[in-house]
Amino acid sequence: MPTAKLIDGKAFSAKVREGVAKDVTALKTNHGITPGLAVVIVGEDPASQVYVRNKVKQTAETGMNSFHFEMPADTSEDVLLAKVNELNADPAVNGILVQLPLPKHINEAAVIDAINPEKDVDGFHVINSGLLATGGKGMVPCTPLGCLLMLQDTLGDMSGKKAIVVGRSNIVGKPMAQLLLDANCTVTIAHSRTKDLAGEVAEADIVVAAVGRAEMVKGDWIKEGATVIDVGINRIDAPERGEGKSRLVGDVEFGAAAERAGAITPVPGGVGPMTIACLLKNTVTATCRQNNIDPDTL
Ligand SMILES: Nc1nc2c(c(=O)[nH]1)N[C@@H](CN(C=O)c1ccc(C(=O)N[C@@H](CCC(=O)O)C(=O)O)cc1)CN2
Repeated sequence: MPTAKLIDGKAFSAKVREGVAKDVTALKTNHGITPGLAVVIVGEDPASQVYVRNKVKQTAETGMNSFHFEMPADTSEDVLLAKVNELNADPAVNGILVQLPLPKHINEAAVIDAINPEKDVDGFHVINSGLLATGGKGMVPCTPLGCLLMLQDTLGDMSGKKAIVVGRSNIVGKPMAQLLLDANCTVTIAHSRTKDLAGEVAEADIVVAAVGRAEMVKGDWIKEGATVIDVGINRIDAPERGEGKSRLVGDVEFGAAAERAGAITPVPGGVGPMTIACLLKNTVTATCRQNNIDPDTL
């Protein structure tokens, strides 16, 4: 029997989006500014197309201007860089997001680093990762920011808690560890070469799984009462649902983990929706900073 409280990312993200919509109205009414978010997708990866469609729709729903650019899979790096530069120079665009992954022939780092850091609402630019690492005021990557908001809502003050981040990617694992450190947690970053991963996870009050491998974190590793945030979105075969059917699972073995955890995010309906809500929140933050407006006084 699952005993953990379910952390409902779908409901929470709706609240975040409501707050964003209010801020957008205030920016329009009090400052005559309509924030604009440009989303660029290269190629036809089906999952990316779904995420981009949702980003474009939800941007418009908050009252922001939404600019959407679809480029073919054989777009050259130079053409993509020219598009980024065009958006950097466009005053109607406050936030720029290039959907990842990019086709193999394009250097992702070069594209990310071409984005004006002030418009980098993904928070992936090296200037923004540097600011996060040194306690500065940069843009914070959307998925880790969403995880942090859910953790704060669930736990309040996290000072002194032991946290483990399983996964060390630049876009989730590393910034997540930084945010937990800033929240005064004692943080372990685990990865594929970590010895005794089960033992490390078992010590943690907070587990953030972002390793990209279906149900790799086993339920019986989880400490009784721990808070578990599952970033993974893995599609696996589900023959029990019929021939050729599949289903989504996270990086955590949900059923068994929910019997031990105090609170846990589901997949789907956990971290995923918060990623998009935080993108919209970051676009408002970027707009305010570009116009010297304190977002707390909107
Ligand atoms: N430029 C970026 N590219 C990518 C990012 C990113 O933050 N910036 N993150 C991921 C994909 N992503 C957003 O782009 C994303 C992933 C998942 C969800 C989501 O809502 N997932 C649903 C399930 C959806 C499904 O059925 O497949 C859920 O978890 O409930 C939103 C955004 C990689 N690329």
